[in-house]
Amino acid sequence: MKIAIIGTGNLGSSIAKGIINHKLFTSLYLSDKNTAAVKDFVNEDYVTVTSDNIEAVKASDILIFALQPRHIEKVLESVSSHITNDHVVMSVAAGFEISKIESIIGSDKNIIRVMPNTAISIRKSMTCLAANDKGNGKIELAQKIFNQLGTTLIIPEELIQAATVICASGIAFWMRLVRATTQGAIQLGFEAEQAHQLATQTCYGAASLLIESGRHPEQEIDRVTTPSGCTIEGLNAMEHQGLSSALIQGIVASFEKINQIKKS
Ligand SMILES: NC(=O)C1=CN([C@@H]2O[C@H](COP(=O)(O)OP(=O)(O)OC[C@H]3O[C@@H](n4cnc5c(N)ncnc54)[C@H](OP(=O)(O)O)[C@@H]3O)[C@@H](O)[C@H]2O)C=CC1
Ligand SMILES: O=C(O)[C@@H]1CCC=N1
Repeated sequence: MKIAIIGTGNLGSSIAKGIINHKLFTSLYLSDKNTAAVKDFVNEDYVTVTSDNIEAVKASDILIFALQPRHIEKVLESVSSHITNDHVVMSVAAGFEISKIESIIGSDKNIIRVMPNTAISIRKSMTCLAANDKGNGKIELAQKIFNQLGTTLIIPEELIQAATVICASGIAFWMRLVRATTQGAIQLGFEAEQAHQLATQTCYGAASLLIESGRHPEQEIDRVTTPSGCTIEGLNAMEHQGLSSALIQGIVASFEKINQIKKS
């Protein structure tokens, strides 16, 4: 697979790291205005770091555009005449719809919207994918790549905005919950480093329990909450402060914002 990543900032460099670590390519072009974030990859076999987007497009079959929504339009315009029907064009740009991409590079092209998260760098991304009707089975190719970098789900494009909030922004939401737990643990007497370890490993254990058992969170909560015990006391105090409500409101606020980005 000849892959190009155009835009190697936070997400593009995370994808590059995952792809390189898993040797998922026969050639990999990393193209950015400023290649500082990927300078460590220059000595990798079959990796080319460049500032020439057109060179990257011409040398590759699979193009992953990892650009900010405010930059992607111009970049697509500048490489459009070099994109052929054999290319598979993937975009991770939040709020940038397939119809917009089609209007720039043509509706006869294979276009896939990909919504990973930064855990892709350690091959633990939850990645959602949606294709245009010219996808021609290429979505399976995209799924094959991103399955090596975590877990994937093919969804209708209408749900990509919601997936962005839950999975991509979701990394930040979960980080804040872990940080708050760490702060609580320090207040209870742990050193910061120990507090961080307790919080992250417990978070990892909770997620693993759900993934491996397939059980509902409330079933797991029932197994922890001793009647009149400390767990239910803590849970109820959190809910009196609006824990679930705050999370749901945050998710909805994030969704409203991404829909504004989509319109702008
Ligand atoms: N960060 C995340 O967790 C996620 C992000 N996304 C989406 O992914 C996209 C990228 O996000 P993120 O990686 O955070 O953004 P970054 O700004 O970190 O990365 C974008 C990169 O593209 C570069 N760039 C800008 N213009 C050009 C150009 N003409 N040619 C080549 N490179 C260029 C930027 O350079 P410079 O900085 O010099 O402008 C920057 O290095 C966004 O659309 C975002 O919505 C989706 C899911 C998760
Ligand atoms: O914050 C953002 O807008 C982008 C999209 C999801 C993650 N980062």
